[in-house]
Amino acid sequence: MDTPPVIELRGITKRFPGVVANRDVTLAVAPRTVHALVGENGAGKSTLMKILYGMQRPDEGVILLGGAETVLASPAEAIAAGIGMVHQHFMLADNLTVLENVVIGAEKVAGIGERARARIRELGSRYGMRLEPDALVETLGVGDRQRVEILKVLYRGATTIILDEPTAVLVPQEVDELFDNLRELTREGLTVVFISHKLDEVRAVADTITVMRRGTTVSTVRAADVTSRQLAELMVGSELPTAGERPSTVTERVALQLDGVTVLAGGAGSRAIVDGVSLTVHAGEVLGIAGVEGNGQAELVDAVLGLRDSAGTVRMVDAGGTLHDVSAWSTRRRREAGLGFIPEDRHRQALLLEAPLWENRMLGHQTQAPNSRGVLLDTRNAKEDTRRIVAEYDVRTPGIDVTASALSGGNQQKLIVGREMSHHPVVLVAAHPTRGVDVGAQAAIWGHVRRAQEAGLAVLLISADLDELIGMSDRIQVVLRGRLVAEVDPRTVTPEQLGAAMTGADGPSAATTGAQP
Ligand SMILES: Nc1ncnc2c1ncn2[C@@H]1O[C@H](COP(=O)(O)OP(=O)(O)OP(=O)(O)O)[C@@H](O)[C@H]1O
Repeated sequence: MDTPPVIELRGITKRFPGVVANRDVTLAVAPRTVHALVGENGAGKSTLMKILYGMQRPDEGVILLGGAETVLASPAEAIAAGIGMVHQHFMLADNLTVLENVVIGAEKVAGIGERARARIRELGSRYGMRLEPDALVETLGVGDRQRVEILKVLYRGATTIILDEPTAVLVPQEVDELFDNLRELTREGLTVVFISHKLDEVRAVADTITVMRRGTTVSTVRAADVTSRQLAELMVGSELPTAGERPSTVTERVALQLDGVTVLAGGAGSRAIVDGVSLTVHAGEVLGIAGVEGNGQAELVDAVLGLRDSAGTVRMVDAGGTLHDVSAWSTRRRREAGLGFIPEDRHRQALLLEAPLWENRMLGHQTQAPNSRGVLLDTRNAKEDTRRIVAEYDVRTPGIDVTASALSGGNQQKLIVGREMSHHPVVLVAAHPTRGVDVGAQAAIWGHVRRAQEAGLAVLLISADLDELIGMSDRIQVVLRGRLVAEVDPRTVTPEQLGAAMTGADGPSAATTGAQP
């Protein structure tokens, strides 16, 4: 008889007010495998993983670990049972070392000194994740930081590791390295469960794939037996339309122009995080900015929005077609003139998590129709418009009175995109606009942006998803250490070439045409 699954879920049901997040879920994870979980936004993946990690209790059903029925009432109990979780948002202290980050909270494993250091080295070499225990986390790149998170989990004795969208923040080379690490873990006897929206990647690394739809597991397949398209169709439960070529909508009219924009780190004589950036986005154009996270993208976005002090000039067109120097304008004035904004950190910059959806619909646009009439808020109209956005952007929710915190991550994102697009921006600054969004919703969001582009919308697109950058952009510029260092043609560049340009690995390649002045 075969060894029992390391994890088996039987008949798991989890209800929230108005929603059944998990319905009679059955799942069996074989030991020493990489098992992927895919599904549309709101399909119930995160909820299921939270149940497995003891963060949430199921209303019905049982969990069996190694064949034995087990109750996981808290993450501590899950960890004790050998289950670890690596969250999408890293939870590391930048100003501490790798060692300190790993041992905090697990001092009893091997103290905080030499024994701990030796154990970290030992784990690192066994699983092919060499990290210098005394390196400061702030000096590490994204891929290494993720390895610290994985090491943290291994250090606590995990034999099954759950990863929530681990590749969302990685460039292709880092993705390959992560996948090597994951395979090494299974070779060494561990089991990996991971959630992802990137179906090509899922097929590349997983042994087994389980598809969730509307709260339940609808099918489990061997990765070698399916195409990405078949997976996507299993996710949505119907056939997908094929995407066609699109004609260019780029015009000659300047919509956004940056001239020598510089942002300093802070303090006298400090270094420039954004270093003399000049760029132009035309009406109808998407300018993509490619770069490894932390190369000044966030600060550049802040400068365009007027959210932090910057030198240089920002010019922006208004709805009437006049170009203004907006450098001295407040964020609100820029927004009212037609600047749309999809921020990188949706929880901090785009949502009031504990407020209902309709209030979130007004956020950032309180002074504009349909949210206000004269100086008064018009909540009736705002609510009605929220219902329209929910329908048009397929936000899966029981209603507009639930709080934003009750939506799945992807559905929160759809609401934000819907809100920003509803104000018919003339310039849209979009940072990772489809992060955490499933393939179907991603296509829908791109469709909305494209239609607006046809009407003249200019987009400054920052994205870590290279397929998205290449698919959406009319031009792509590469940012490295705060400077634009190369321009590539999205029609010819491959994700691998773009990834290499982003890390400055190989200088301008055949695909790059050099930085534009
Ligand atoms: N704390 C909560 N309160 C109320 N409803 C919730 C809560 N957490 C999740 N839900 C609901 O449960 C359903 C499943 O959400 P879940 O986050 O598990 O989906 P998901 O598949 O992980 O989605 P995504 O791909 O967007 O992250 C959604 O309808 C969501 O709105």
